[in-house]
Amino acid sequence: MTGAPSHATFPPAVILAGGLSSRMGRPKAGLVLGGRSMLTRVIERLRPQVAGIAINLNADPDPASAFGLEVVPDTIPGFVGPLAGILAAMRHTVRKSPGASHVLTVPVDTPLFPKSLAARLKTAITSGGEIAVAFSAGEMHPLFALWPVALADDLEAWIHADEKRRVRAFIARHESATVEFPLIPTAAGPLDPFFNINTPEELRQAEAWLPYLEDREP
Ligand SMILES: Nc1nc2c(ncn2[C@@H]2O[C@H](COP(=O)(O)OP(=O)(O)OP(=O)(O)O)[C@@H](O)[C@H]2O)c(=O)[nH]1
Ligand SMILES: [Mg+2]
Repeated sequence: MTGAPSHATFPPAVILAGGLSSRMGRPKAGLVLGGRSMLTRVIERLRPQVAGIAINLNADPDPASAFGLEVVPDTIPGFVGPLAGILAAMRHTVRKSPGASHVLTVPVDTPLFPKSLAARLKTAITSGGEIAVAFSAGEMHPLFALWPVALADDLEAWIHADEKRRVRAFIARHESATVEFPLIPTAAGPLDPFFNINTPEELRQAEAWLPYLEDREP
């Protein structure tokens, strides 16, 4: 048989949708962008790229915000940030996808990410222990990454030692590879596919880009 690679070779994915959403003032998953919720957009974009999708929410999540996806709650209490979601994603993958060496994470507030994200990150991994991270416009996007699930114990101990720790600092203490993604050329100028929506103003900006995007997204 020829054609697309088997689904089994795709990584499992966890959408990061925990956090306080304090700048937006309400949860970002349900925000509507171009007639579809941010979470719907992220799921639709992710589905062809991965073996399965779960969603990370904080502890005691409201299942209504999960859109029918399996919920992976934070195991560390409090809002310690996205590292808690990444840890939950690793633990979930070990339990549910025993053959998977890595899990892909994607934040719910960045819905225009590349359609080639998972495939390109995967090509960057040359050893089982490596983290592959997306990069564009001179910036790393540490929540768009393939994480070796074997790092779960290390991550958990490291978070407990200092809950203010940053995702970038965790990446820096391990082997990693970055993958550069191009800006999207549009009639209104180049758009970063990792445009992050944290405020009502950024939601309006993203809405204004949509007519220029059509099917241009890589
Ligand atoms: N699991 C988990 N994820 C988090 C937490 N805080 C933030 N995130 C996720 O991390 C990503 C980046 O979060 P931010 O946009 O910086 O934070 P936010 O809480 O969504 O919004 P702000 O309160 O406005 O900073 C998003 O995908 C969030 O869902 C947390 O405490 N736990
Ligand atoms: Mg954000």
